[in-house]
Amino acid sequence: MTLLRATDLGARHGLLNAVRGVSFDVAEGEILALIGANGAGKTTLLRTLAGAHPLSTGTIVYADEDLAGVAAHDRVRRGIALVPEGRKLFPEMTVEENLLVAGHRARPGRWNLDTILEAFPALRPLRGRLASRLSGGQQQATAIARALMTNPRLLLIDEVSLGLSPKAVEEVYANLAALHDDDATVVLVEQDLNRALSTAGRVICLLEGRIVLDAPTAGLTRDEVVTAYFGFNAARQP
Ligand SMILES: Nc1ncnc2c1ncn2[C@@H]1O[C@H](COP(=O)(O)OP(=O)(O)OP(=O)(O)O)[C@@H](O)[C@H]1O
Repeated sequence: MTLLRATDLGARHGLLNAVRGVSFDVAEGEILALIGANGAGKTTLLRTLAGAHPLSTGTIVYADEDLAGVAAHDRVRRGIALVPEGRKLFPEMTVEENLLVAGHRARPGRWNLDTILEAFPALRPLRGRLASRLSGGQQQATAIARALMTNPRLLLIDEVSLGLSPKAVEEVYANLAALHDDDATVVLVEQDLNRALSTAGRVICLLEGRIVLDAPTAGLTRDEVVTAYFGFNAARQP
């Protein structure tokens, strides 16, 4: 079943068209990776889905409802949660407080403080720690956990592994694998191509704001991905 349909999306930063004529579907239960070079428009696109950045063109239909005019906080209530670039935790609140604040906007569902701490056991001993005192990996785990507290149907995660140690990346992806087993629908932005291809069932590559590749990851060669990513066939350059 299609959970989200984006049609002809455009988004601007002033005069710059950061997202241009982008159309794609997200099926319920799928993990979709958004890839592309720096500045390709991934963050802007994710933010338009969450309602954190305005559309200049196009429509987003989610769960059979047009999201035009639906504010970001109302999208959270409808089940769209964003883990933003830079995580944006409340630094002077504890891990637990960061989670509970998000819980105020929660839809009914299986996620609450107890089930979250079961799913993210590494957070349990950190409950009372200020977010500003967490490592990058701990912050990312808290940010994902905070999004889950809203019981999302669609989880949007920006820059999953950026700035994390290899061990922290392993932990964050183990959490994502557990979510997938739980039938969550996830759109993630990932700079690490190998990670993106091994985690997601489908990949969309953006180049200068446009989709240049939208394909299932199974059967996709690294060459095809790299060609889309850079906009030319690197292997064939002199
Ligand atoms: N706040 C802003 N003001 C002006 N231009 C912006 C702003 N944010 C992004 N841009 C520009 O919009 C384009 C798309 O940026 P965006 O952050 O969406 O890309 P991205 O693919 O997520 O890149 P990165 O991987 O570097 O985060 C880039 O050219 C960027 O310079």
